[in-house]
Amino acid sequence: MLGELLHNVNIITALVFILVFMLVYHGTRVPSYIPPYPKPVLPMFGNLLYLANRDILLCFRKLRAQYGNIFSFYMGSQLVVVLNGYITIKEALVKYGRVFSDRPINFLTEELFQGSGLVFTSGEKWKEHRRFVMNALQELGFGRSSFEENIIQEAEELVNIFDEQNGQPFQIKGGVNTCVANVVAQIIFGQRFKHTDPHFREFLSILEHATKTMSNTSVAVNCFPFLQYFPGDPLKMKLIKEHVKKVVQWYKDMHQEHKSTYKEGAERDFIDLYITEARRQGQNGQLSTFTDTQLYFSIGDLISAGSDTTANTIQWTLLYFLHFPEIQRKCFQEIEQVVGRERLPNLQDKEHLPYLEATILEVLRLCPAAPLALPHSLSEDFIFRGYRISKGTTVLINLESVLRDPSSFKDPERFFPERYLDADGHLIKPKEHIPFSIGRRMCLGENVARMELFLFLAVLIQSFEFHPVQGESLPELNGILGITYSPKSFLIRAMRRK
Ligand code: HEM
Repeated sequence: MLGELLHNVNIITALVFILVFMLVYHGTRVPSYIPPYPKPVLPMFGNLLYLANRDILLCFRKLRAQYGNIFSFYMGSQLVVVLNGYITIKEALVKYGRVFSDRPINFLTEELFQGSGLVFTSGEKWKEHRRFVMNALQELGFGRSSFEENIIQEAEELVNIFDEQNGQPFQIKGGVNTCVANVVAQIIFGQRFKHTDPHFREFLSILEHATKTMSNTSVAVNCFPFLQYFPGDPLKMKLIKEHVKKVVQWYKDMHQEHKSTYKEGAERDFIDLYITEARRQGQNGQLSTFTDTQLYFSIGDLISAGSDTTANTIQWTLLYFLHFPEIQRKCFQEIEQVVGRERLPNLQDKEHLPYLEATILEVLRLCPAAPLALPHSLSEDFIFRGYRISKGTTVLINLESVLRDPSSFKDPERFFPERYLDADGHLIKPKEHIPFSIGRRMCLGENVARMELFLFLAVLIQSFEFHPVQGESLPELNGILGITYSPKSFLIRAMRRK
């Protein structure tokens, strides 16, 4: 009995000794010239236990208060640096943009995206494709008047969907997501899909599942990739791969269809422009990066980055209207005065609707679609503000720290569109208003997004007055931070204006 007890005590002592040794070893091994980080750093887990199940933005606020504008944490054994505040972020992304504009290479991006697409590539390949996509968006999107008509058509479709609810409580998410996805689909595939189209619905639902699964498991996948070999698919990698395979097959079919009807000089959409560029480079005998795989992952990136972000912002605006009916009323009054009720709003009205514009700016500030941007990484070892950061280190850009900084936005927690209007009612946008990020990696769909937000919201506000569900408490203004920042699901009533 006593022997067994002593034996158990010895094992426990040995385990405690090993743990203390690893903590001390890890603590001393960490170089002192990296940005400060919360302790303790546990072997294998790093600071994950500290961050797990907490509001990550709130944690970052606390860490910023403790350590200043540059701090770090360990995600497993990997160091992640977090940059805060406008001046620090601008210095990194603009002044040293050459160094800070890579994306991290990790298990998930390599395994799933095969180093292709726009969002997770770096270096020369990324530069070439980013340039190509920006030109394509200019040519097919905000550079074409038909693009405005396409958006208005989708906004009208959304009005029809809302009308079908007859003022009863409903969730707007599905309708908004489909209409917004259709805007990007028109740029890429040159066609809009009926909301009832079973293929389009299946495609959107797979995309949503894949994004949700990825956002739930991405940290575990990147920190502990060996878990993928455990039985039962704990990281859901098999499931995610199946999802990716299905959506890529959809893009492949579209590509094939395009090739059979393609006419050089009469490019209809993004896929056609891509075919032209791939052929041009092929004819020149260039070793081209315009491969089929690159096309499929670029399409995927445009749809993912261009749909949820804009759709969430529209949802957030209507959710804020439930809490701030007075602001909703002012937006409508402005539309009624400038546009009236006889015709639909268009882009020429934009400059005459500063209150609506200010409201959109305020929603983008308080509910930025990507409050931590997308992860950046360094293209070389670099000393930044006295800290040494190694090549390949993941850097998070805390846009939220800028957008809610009291030194740039007085009373930052307040929803207050008037902050963007001068004494004459003209719109003023502070330079710190950066929900689309800044520098070389900043959102390349910003112009498209701004057009969409304005037109969708102007048409919806002209048509409906939004109300909460009677007798129930107002839906929360706290959202969920996954790959994008989205509101928790909520019910709303859309009452047709008389
Ligand atoms: C409200 C709408 C949107 C917001 C707030 C938003 C915001 C952002 C942010 C913060 C980033 C990361 C920048 C960085 O890493 O520093 C980003 C990247 C990106 N966005 Fe958007 N975005 C929106 C809509 C769109 C749309 C409509 C498209 C396409 C049509 C788009 C395409 C992209 C792409 C492709 C990237 C990756 C750029 C790169 O890595 O070079 N976004 N966006």
